[in-house]
Amino acid sequence: MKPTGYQPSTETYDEKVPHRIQVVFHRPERVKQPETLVDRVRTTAPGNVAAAFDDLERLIGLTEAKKLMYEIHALLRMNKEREKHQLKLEKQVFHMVFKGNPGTGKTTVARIFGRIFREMGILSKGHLIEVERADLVGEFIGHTAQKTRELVKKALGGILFIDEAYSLARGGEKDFGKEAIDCLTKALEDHGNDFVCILAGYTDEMDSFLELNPGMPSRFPIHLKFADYTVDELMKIADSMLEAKEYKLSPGAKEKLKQHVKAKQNDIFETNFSNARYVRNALEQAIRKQAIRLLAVQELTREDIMTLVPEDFVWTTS
Ligand SMILES: Nc1ncnc2c1ncn2[C@@H]1O[C@H](COP(=O)(O)OP(=O)(O)OP(=O)(O)O)[C@@H](O)[C@H]1O
Repeated sequence: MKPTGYQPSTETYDEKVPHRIQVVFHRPERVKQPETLVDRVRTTAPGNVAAAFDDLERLIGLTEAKKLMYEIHALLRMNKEREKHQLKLEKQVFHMVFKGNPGTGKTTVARIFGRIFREMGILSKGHLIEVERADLVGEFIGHTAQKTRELVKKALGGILFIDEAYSLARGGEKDFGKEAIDCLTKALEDHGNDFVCILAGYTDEMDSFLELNPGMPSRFPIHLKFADYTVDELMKIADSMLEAKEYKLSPGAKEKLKQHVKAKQNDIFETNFSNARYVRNALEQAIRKQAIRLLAVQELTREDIMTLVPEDFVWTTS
C-alpha cells in the first residue's frame, strides 16, 4: 500500500514480492513529521530555548528531569496559543523538590533549569543561588530571618537551591531552622513568581521533611526523583567528562574503572557512594597520576598526552 504523503524513488528491489521488484517510497521533506519529543521541542522552540535544551539533553540519563522540561515547554506554547484565542492562561507554580543521593545531578540540573527558564521567559536572570542550612540559619533571634531574606533577594530572577533542605527541620520547633522555613514560606507568598525555589536532599529525609511541614507540599508541587546511576551510565558520564577535557580512556583503563565502580556500588559498607561526583574525582586523580607517569617520558605524542591507562587508576581511598 502506498503510504500517504510519500513519493516513489528510483530504488526498486525487494525479495518479498513475487516479481522481486518493489517501489521504495521516500517521505518528501515538505511533509516530514517530527519523530520524537526532542524533535518536537526543537521544531517548536525558539533557537535560544532549543540551545538551552541541548545542555539538558547532553546529560546522561535523567529522563524525568528532561520530561518535565518538555512538559513545561509544551505548556508555555499552549498558553501562547490560548492567548491568540482569548482563552484563560494556565498558570502553574514551578517550585520543586529534588530527591536523590549525592552526585546524582541535582545541582547540575537545577543550574540548567535556570538557563532554560530564562530563555523561556519564566525567570528574568536564571542564575543559581546554592545554599544550605548554615547560610540560612542565624545565631540569635532575628538573625535567621535577616539571612534568609537576603538570600531570597539575591535569588530573585533566578533559582534558590537549598541543599539538604531537610536539615532546616533538624532542631524542631525551638530551632532557628524553623524560623528559616517560616521566612521562606513568607517569601514564596510575597515573591513566589519572581524566583524558583528548589529543595534538595536524600529521598527519605525530604519525604519526612515535607510531611512534618504541612505548609510545604502545596507550595512545592513538582517532585523529581534522581535515581542512582547504573554502572553503564557512570561509564558514559566518565566518557563525556573526559571528552570535554580532551582526554580518553584506553580499553584497559575503561575496564578497570568499570570494575571498580561496580564494586563500589555493590559494597554494602559503602553508604556514601557519590555517583557521578565519585567518577569525576576518580578521573581527576587519574589525570594527576598520568602527569606524573609521563614526567619520565621525553617525547610525548598527542595520543600519550590524551590517554589514561590502567596504571593511572590507583585507588588510594577505601
Ligand atoms: N547525568 C550527568 N551527566 C554528566 N555529568 C553529570 C551527570 N550527573 C552529574 N554529573 C556531574 O557529576 C558531578 C556531581 O553532580 P551534582 O553536583 O549535580 O550532584 P548533586 O546531586 O547535586 O550532588 P549533592 O547532592 O552531593 O550536592 C558534577 O560534576 C556534574 O557535572
